Amino acid sequence: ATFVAQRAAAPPGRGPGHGHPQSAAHKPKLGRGTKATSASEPWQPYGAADVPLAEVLRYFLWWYKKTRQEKKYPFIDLLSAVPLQQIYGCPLGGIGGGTITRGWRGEFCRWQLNPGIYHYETVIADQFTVCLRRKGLTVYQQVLSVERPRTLQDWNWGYCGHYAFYHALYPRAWTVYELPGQNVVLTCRQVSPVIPHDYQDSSLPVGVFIWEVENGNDEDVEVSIMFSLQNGTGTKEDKRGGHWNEPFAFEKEGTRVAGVVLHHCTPVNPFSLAISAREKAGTRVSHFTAFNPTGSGKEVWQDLLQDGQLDSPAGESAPTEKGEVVAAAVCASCAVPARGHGTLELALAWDMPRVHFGSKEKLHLRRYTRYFSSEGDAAPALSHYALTRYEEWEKKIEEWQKPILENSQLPPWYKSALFNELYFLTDGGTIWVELPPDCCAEDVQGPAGAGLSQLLPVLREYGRFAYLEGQEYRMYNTYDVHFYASFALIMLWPKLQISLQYDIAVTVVNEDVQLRQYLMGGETAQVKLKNVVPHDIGEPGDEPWQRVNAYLVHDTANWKDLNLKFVLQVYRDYYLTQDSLYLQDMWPVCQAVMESELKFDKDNDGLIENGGFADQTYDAWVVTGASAYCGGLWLAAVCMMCKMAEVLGDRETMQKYSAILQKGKESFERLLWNGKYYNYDSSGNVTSRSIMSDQCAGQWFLGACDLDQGQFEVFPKSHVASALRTVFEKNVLGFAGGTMGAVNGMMPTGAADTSSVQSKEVWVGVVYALAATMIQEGLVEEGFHTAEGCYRTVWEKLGMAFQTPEAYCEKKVYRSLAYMRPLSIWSMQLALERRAARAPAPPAQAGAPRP
Ligand SMILES: C[C@H](CCC(=O)O)[C@H]1CC[C@H]2[C@@H]3CC[C@@H]4C[C@H](O[C@@H]5O[C@H](CO)[C@@H](O)[C@H](O)[C@H]5O)CC[C@]4(C)[C@H]3CC[C@]12C
Repeated sequence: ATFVAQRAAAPPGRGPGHGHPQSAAHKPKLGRGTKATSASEPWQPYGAADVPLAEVLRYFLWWYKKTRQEKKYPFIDLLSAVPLQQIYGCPLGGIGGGTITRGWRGEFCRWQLNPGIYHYETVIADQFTVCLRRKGLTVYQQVLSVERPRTLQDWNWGYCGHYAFYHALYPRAWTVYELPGQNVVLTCRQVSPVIPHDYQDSSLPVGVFIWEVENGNDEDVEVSIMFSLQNGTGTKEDKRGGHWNEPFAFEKEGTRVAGVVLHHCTPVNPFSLAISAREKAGTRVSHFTAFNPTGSGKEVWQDLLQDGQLDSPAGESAPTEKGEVVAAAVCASCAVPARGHGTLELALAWDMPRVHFGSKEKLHLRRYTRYFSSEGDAAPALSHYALTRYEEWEKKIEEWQKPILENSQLPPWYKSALFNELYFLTDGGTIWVELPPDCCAEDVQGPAGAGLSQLLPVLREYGRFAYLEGQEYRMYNTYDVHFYASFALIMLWPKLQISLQYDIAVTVVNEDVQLRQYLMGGETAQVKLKNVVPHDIGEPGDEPWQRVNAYLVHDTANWKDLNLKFVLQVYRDYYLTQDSLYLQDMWPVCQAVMESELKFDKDNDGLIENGGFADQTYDAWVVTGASAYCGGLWLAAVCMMCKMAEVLGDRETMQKYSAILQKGKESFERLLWNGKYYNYDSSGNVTSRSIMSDQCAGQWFLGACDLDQGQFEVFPKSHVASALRTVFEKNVLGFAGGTMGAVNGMMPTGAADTSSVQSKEVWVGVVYALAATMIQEGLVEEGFHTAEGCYRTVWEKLGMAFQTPEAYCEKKVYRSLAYMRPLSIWSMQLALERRAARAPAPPAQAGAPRP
């Protein structure tokens, strides 16, 4: 252990420029995981058992019909939550082409090739194996895995985890192996093409593994790295028969890449995988086309042992029989001089260019087919591209991350959180597809015709993007939650946020007249009304974009936050991008949804009222009358309507909303301000005075758009500061010893608000948004303290790396692993950048150049 600790003190990347401050990374030792359980405190997912029987009945009946009769995936499966496994590391792959997650122990363990559908299975044959040879003899051959499986028993398993260390800083990860007794150090650097503002390479379904070898001996050593992979993802489909493998070599612009393509021939969404390595002077690439991964593995092991290379037969393998599984291996070898250094470059590509969702109605072409073949034969070209471009990708990743990593004023945990939480943009069941070339305006706009001038140009140029609310909550672009997460998109891939907004705008003007029963309360209503923002754009088990509102817990036409969140995002996006055409296009849509929202101001006091049910993102927390959350969002949206009207020169609308704002501000203060903070709601119920951690959500967006002072001040600055201080004192410091972030609701007495499932939860994404608001308001230390609690709880205490949940309670219960909302941490970064830009330049030192 001490040895590993010593190794941890050194930067893991040995090649120039590829190290990173290890303190910023997520870094467990192999073989020793963080534990979320202790004898007294097992952590459990929130599930059907947590809901009173009377309440869960309607859900159960719906679930039974869906899963047992229709044989479909439910959008949320409360009866079989994904079990918590504290194993995940940095996922592989760019945006929207599918993802393959590796664990921090190196295993290939989480698969999302069919869009939005996850399969959690470690495929044991998927491994890296090292072979060392000295003076023509193999002296060491080891699978770089701590496992000791029942299959492939002729392989040398059980690598001692104390001799390895894992670091992750998304989209890269490093594993350092100090080969025991060999005086050789291997560092595997895993790189995925996730590059801000890049809309081409960021779409590629590839990952590269760069193996740096350091030979600490006084004699040369020959090093081989073998990469073995099963044909499939560990599902029963792997045994369906008809799969086959073929070796390939792809040469272009003087670089040759060789490997094996594994053809996975399923009736729906067939795909191929490719394992490969780059040939160069001194590096030899060999392969093993097909072996049985359920057997002893002797043939492969012995082949490698013999000379550090694989046999490399020509020709394809026979298709598998039903019940048979097949795997392949590729091997890269080089000689590393005494006290010298060598590099081997391997890659994994997967190619599922044409996809169907569950309904199988429409064929979708993934974004990367714009640059590579859509015929299912692109894996060799993708491999070549990845192996010849990764250096460029890394340069761009470093340029992007460096200023943040090198900022000594930022704590290391924040750097890890900021970059590592980004995993969800790719590993959120993400799909990025092309608009079909023959697609006409009618196809995209729906029957109502949205009249958006830039709709087709934007979607044609940047495609359509969707990501799930959570790996367990299978709804695409859940809008009340995306509101929080959207900061990551607008700051890093703004065109994807713009494209997503166009998709939402189209759905606003359209309707779905079908009737259905809702789970909460059991009322029947239309699926989608005109002029309201949908909850989501559909589910992967059906036909997203085509049929929206997969969520049927509530009729969200009556939700108070969705329309407002559209307006707030439109102005925020415009403010950050200065895209006037976007603003012009969105303006009529904003007017329509605000008009529709006005009906919720029943008493005409300039402020909307909640309806006495859970009619907003806290969908199990009832709100009645004026409320801090929705009332605050409303005033912020009204303020932004005024600002947009001003920019667009629409005097009439400007006057209309200015008048509402005046009235509404007065009502908000009168009905909700209690001298210290804004009350949860104005109902006068027992929990009316609950202190809601998210009470300043409107101010959060206003501040992010610099609309929080002077003529645009909506909430008095002193009230905002007092509310945030109260939240910090009560919801943060007064909860779990101040170490777990902010509880959603706290009673002024100092006891958590247990009136609903969600008031007693901590929502990680809300906490990051709250921290951003605190930073915007100058409560910087408080902001960092608040956010740190969540990071430490999720990534360190609960071992939920790369699966940050939506929520956890103080004890025992968490909810919805791998969730969208925590991407809101990027709003902290925006707030920090704003502060830095506003800060006066430090006084110049004598002789030092002025910045
Ligand atoms: C069906 C039950 C009530 C029946 C009745 O009253 O007759 C429901 C009671 C509690 C519900 C569960 C509450 C937690 C989950 C909420 C989730 O919604 C998504 O979550 C986000 C909040 O975390 C929200 O912002 C987002 O918009 C939503 O998509 C849906 C699953 C729940 C487990 C939910 C399921 C129904 C109840 C059991």
